[in-house]
Amino acid sequence: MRTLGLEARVGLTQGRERSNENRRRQLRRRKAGVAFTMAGTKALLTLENFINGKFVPCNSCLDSYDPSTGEVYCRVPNSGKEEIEAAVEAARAAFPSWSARSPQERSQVLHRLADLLEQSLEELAQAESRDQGKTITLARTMDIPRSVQNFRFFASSILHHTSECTHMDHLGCLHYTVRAPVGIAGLISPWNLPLYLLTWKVAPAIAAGNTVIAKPSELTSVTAWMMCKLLEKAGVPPGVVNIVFGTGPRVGEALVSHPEVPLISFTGSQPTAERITQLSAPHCKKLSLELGGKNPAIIFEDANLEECIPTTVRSSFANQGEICLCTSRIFVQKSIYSEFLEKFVQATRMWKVGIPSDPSASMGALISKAHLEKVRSYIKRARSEGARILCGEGVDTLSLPSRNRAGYFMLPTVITDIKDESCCMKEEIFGPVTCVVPFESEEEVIQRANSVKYGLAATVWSSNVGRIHRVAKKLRSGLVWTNCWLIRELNLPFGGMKSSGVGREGAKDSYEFFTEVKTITIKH
Ligand SMILES: NC(=O)C1=CN([C@@H]2O[C@H](COP(=O)(O)OP(=O)(O)OC[C@H]3O[C@@H](n4cnc5c(N)ncnc54)[C@H](O)[C@@H]3O)[C@@H](O)[C@H]2O)C=CC1
Ligand SMILES: N/C(=C\C=C\C(=O)O)C(=O)O
Repeated sequence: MRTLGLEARVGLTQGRERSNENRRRQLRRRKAGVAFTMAGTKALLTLENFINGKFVPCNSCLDSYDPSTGEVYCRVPNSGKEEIEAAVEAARAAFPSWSARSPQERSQVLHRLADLLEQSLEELAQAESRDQGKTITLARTMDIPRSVQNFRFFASSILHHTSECTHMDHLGCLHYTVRAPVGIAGLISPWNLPLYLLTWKVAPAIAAGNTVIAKPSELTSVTAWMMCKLLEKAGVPPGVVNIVFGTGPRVGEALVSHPEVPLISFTGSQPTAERITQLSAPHCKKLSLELGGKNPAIIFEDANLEECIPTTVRSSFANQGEICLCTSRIFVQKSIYSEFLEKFVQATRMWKVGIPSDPSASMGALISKAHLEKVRSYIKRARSEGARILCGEGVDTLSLPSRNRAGYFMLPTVITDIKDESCCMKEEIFGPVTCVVPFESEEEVIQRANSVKYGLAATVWSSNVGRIHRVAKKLRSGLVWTNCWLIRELNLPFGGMKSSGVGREGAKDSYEFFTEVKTITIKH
């Protein structure tokens, strides 16, 4: 079996620009006292675009950093319009035959791809952990298994969709619907769950018969590139899946504004979603926008704290808090507030920050230096507003091996004594920071939970089943977990309301998004 080893495709870049850049970098390292041998010029992993079933080098590249060391370790294509044009040509050419295949034939290809991804699980998990900064354990147990499941799930669901039919016997008419693939699907995915969210878009798109042009985040491009090496063996024809790497403004916007790409599925930030909406508007493109959240956990006095506290620590800090579904506001009924706070802080301090390769670590490094500084700025702001930082940033000490001191690490941080009007209670921080505040009544907490512009996810903790149903129905969010978190039912709609996005993803929802429906009337 062909290995997926990253070293197998180590590319040493040779250009004049690289040698000058290497010299500059070695000089910086020497000044930083880092031993660096001239002969041992660090071999950088160099990715290539995947267009029309082939790897295509790009004449301009971006540095990609290992979040656990802060060092460049990979070069990512800095693609532009030219590469998008080539991908559109390939996707256009592949569409007729791929869309003409039966759902059964396409399903078999997706199952083979799932099998190949599963066989490479460890290599993919190692790569994802190094690229994104997440722990190897999370990559092994969540990211890559869900990527495999995404293909398996849509390989099955594509076989079970039904159409609609009505009769007008008095007019001798029969009406029925048919669905057909849209064409070339533009897919833009974020850096927090790289392969997990890329495959959550690729799988339903190609299952429905579309061809795709995908642009992963430039911060985390490696596992998408590794998946490309499996496509031919899985039986994915050239041009069906094209992956073009690069930045949002340069290559992302070229994809979004291309007239032959009638559909964009995007996951990421609200500001970028606004930009995508503007650029796609002239072409009336179909948009699916899965954005961020400011997700509340509501903990009533009759909650089972033995279950609630570990789950709420996980929902606050999993993946360094870099999941759109993470909890970042915790409302605790006043009668149990002190008890909860003491136990929650104690449990948070047990949430181990470590180097991503440490299997016992609960949390790794944040995605980038800029993101780390952005997250830290919220804590500074909270402190300036008079809030209390109970643990984490600025309270506890973080100890790391010397080679990781420049990594983007911080401790899980709990803030209290903070006002609802604070930016820490209103804005998506997207890091390991959560705020804990008390509430008195059910009516009060529902109003406060709903008072932000986001409406993605919520958790409700109570042993009163009537209250659970009542509160869940009143929360303005697309997802409500009660007495649990992140138990995912892929069959049902996934997505947010308000500023958390437009549209839903799931078995039926993704199928309807990636197809166009037609109503046919037969007069007999
Ligand atoms: N899943 C989520 O809800 C996510 C939310 N975020 C939020 O967004 C903030 C910024 O993170 P970013 O990585 O900058 O998110 P982003 O929304 O800018 O990036 C997400 C994807 O969109 C692409 N993109 C960026 N600008 C684009 C443009 N003008 N046209 C087309 N594509 C574009 C990026 O290259 C990436 O592939 C985070 O701090 C977090 O608050 C970020 C990632 C995931
Ligand atoms: N969209 C995100 C997570 C989706 C999770 C799922 O589909 O299970 C995100 O974190 O951005």
